[in-house]
Amino acid sequence: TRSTRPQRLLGAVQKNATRGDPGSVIQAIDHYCRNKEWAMNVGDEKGCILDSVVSEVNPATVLELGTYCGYSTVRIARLLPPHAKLITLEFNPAVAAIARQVIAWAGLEDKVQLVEGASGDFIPRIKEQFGVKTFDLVFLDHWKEYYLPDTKLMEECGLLRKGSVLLADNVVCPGAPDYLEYVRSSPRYESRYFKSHLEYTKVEDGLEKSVFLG
Ligand SMILES: C[C@H](C[C@H]1O[C@@H](n2cnc3c(N)ncnc32)[C@H](O)[C@@H]1O)NC(=O)c1cc(-c2ccc(F)cc2)cc(O)c1O
Ligand SMILES: [Mg+2]
Repeated sequence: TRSTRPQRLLGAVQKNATRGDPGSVIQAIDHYCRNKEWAMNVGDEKGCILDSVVSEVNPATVLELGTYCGYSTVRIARLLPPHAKLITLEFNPAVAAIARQVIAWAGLEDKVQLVEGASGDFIPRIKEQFGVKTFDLVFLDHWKEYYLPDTKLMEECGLLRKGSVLLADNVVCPGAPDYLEYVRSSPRYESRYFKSHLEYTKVEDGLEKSVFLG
């Protein structure tokens, strides 16, 4: 049977990237998606904005919602200080299996905990199951209509502290209008839009960075 897009993306990593070299994994995926077959990674343009926010926050604890093939997981984990932890949630088991191999190829498995399941089920259990008190940075990149309910859930579960940073992908395309309205109008967030483009295209998209004020 025909391979899947995530399987072909992993093949490009194994063929073109050097084991243990996260930069070469990122380059191999971007080259494949720009020249062979589009895939819904955050990509190189928005990826540079992601890198700058990760470097600025210098987080000890990171939560990523929506791993997909692990491209943004590798981008984030490669910048983390030694002992920092990244928990990434992926709903689709077949996709999670590919992401594990991409993360391993980059040599970052010690910094990353990939959990299979739906964010709505896991967020309430993260504290006791993973021993995390609060997250310094959350990268939202899962189903766009879940951004708002999951943000409210993280607030209710006490997973955010004064200064926690939420960074949301795709706030323009495919869009997360209810989430944008919430973080931009709530007195509990200081929000800023980083204009960019949908990965590997000229279509407008961007990242919304929202600091939780407590
Ligand atoms: C949603 C996906 C990313 C992954 O998220 C996992 N997921 C879902 N819901 C949950 C959960 N509740 N918990 C954990 N994981 C979860 C899933 O299985 C996908 O693997 N991302 C997108 O759909 C996405 C789409 C586009 C896009 C833009 C223009 C187009 F014309 C077509 C597509 C661009 C992007 O940049 C995306 O990010
Ligand atoms: Mg995305």
